[in-house]
Amino acid sequence: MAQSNGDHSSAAKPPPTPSPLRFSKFFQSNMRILVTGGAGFIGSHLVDKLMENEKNEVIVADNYFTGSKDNLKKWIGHPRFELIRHDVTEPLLVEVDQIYHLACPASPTNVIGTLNMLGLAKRVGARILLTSTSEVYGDPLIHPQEESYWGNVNPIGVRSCYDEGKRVAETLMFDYHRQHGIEIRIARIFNTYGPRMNIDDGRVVSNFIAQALRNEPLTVQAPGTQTRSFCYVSDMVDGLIKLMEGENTGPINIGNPGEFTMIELAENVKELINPKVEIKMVENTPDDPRQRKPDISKARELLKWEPKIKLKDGLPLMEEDFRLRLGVPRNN
Ligand SMILES: NC(=O)c1ccc[n+]([C@@H]2O[C@H](COP(=O)([O-])OP(=O)(O)OC[C@H]3O[C@@H](n4cnc5c(N)ncnc54)[C@H](O)[C@@H]3O)[C@@H](O)[C@H]2O)c1
Ligand SMILES: O=C(O)[C@H]1O[C@H](OP(=O)(O)OP(=O)(O)OC[C@H]2O[C@@H](n3ccc(=O)[nH]c3=O)[C@H](O)[C@@H]2O)[C@H](O)[C@@H](O)[C@@H]1O
Repeated sequence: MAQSNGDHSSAAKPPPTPSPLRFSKFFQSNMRILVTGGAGFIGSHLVDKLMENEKNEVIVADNYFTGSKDNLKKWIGHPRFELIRHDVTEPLLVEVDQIYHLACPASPTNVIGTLNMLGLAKRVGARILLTSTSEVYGDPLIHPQEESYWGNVNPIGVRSCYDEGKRVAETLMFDYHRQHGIEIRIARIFNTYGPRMNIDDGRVVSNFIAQALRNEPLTVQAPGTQTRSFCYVSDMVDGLIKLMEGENTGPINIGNPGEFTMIELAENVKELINPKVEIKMVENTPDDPRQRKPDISKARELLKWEPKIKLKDGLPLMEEDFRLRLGVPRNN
């Protein structure tokens, strides 16, 4: 059954007041920021943005499971930057003021890694932001999805390890907030695309662009009428930073409400990159959400944030990066 009643995130009773010592850190000249998963796609763009501020010191913890040092090469050796090879399923002890917790493959890491990062936040009094996902809404029965919707997730399906892992991660964040007064922020990220995406990890935008450049058929998974809303990575990073810096715990949807069917996306990519390429219908995986579009009223109102880059403007920026990495120059 679909629920879209009230805001369940804020309990009637306010959480305990955090230690007054936490304010002392804001008088220091530097903000020490930990980014877990900072060698990945969104994480490395976030690091680029955070490093632009000379008052920030950035520590990345990543086990390079899907990320790469290459994404951070311009910062390696910089005095305000540190890169640690670390698996977040193991505890980490570092002195920081903020934690952007992105590290996560589609596995139980969500739970153990989040627990460890919450332990760290509690120990050092840091504010922690979790990159949750629109997958917490599962195959949604309301459209567009607003944050008060509890979702429609199959707990034993092939995707549920990821979806339920993130749902538990959100639960842990709120439990630590209520019980220990930890300052938390939860972003529900909707499909994000842009330069540095893994070329072969199977996500739809990277698949279609790589296929078009390699002159291979664009594989639309049936029925092709399922929808997604695609957010360009620089918009995403701006939203995450606004959430971290603001006063709202969330969860807040961060995504671009422009909604496309997979057939429309394939046609867009074909027209942009390779008008001769074929579009082929292939089998889908079970439990694929049929529709997905964020209601971003909360982000607009509370964060004064909305995405700026439309899909038709973002795709060419990603095309450039993929051409370089795949070695397919424009005049071919
Ligand atoms: N890209 C999207 O469309 C999207 C949508 C919703 C949510 N998210 C969330 O945003 C975050 C970043 O996603 P991304 O697209 O940049 O993915 P990514 O795979 O590029 O980045 C994840 C990073 O985490 C690292 N990592 C994985 N397991 C780790 C572990 N145990 N210890 C330390 N590091 C580990 C990887 O090496 C990688 O660098 C993830 O939490 C993901 O669930 C992404
Ligand atoms: O934004 C999110 O919350 C989630 O988005 C994605 O999950 P999903 O939406 O399924 O993204 P894709 O795997 O890129 O698939 C999107 C759609 O494209 C379709 N698709 C995928 C690949 C392909 O080659 N062809 C194709 O038609 C899929 O069937 C699906 O309907 C990511 O994989 C998750 O990490 C993330 O949390």
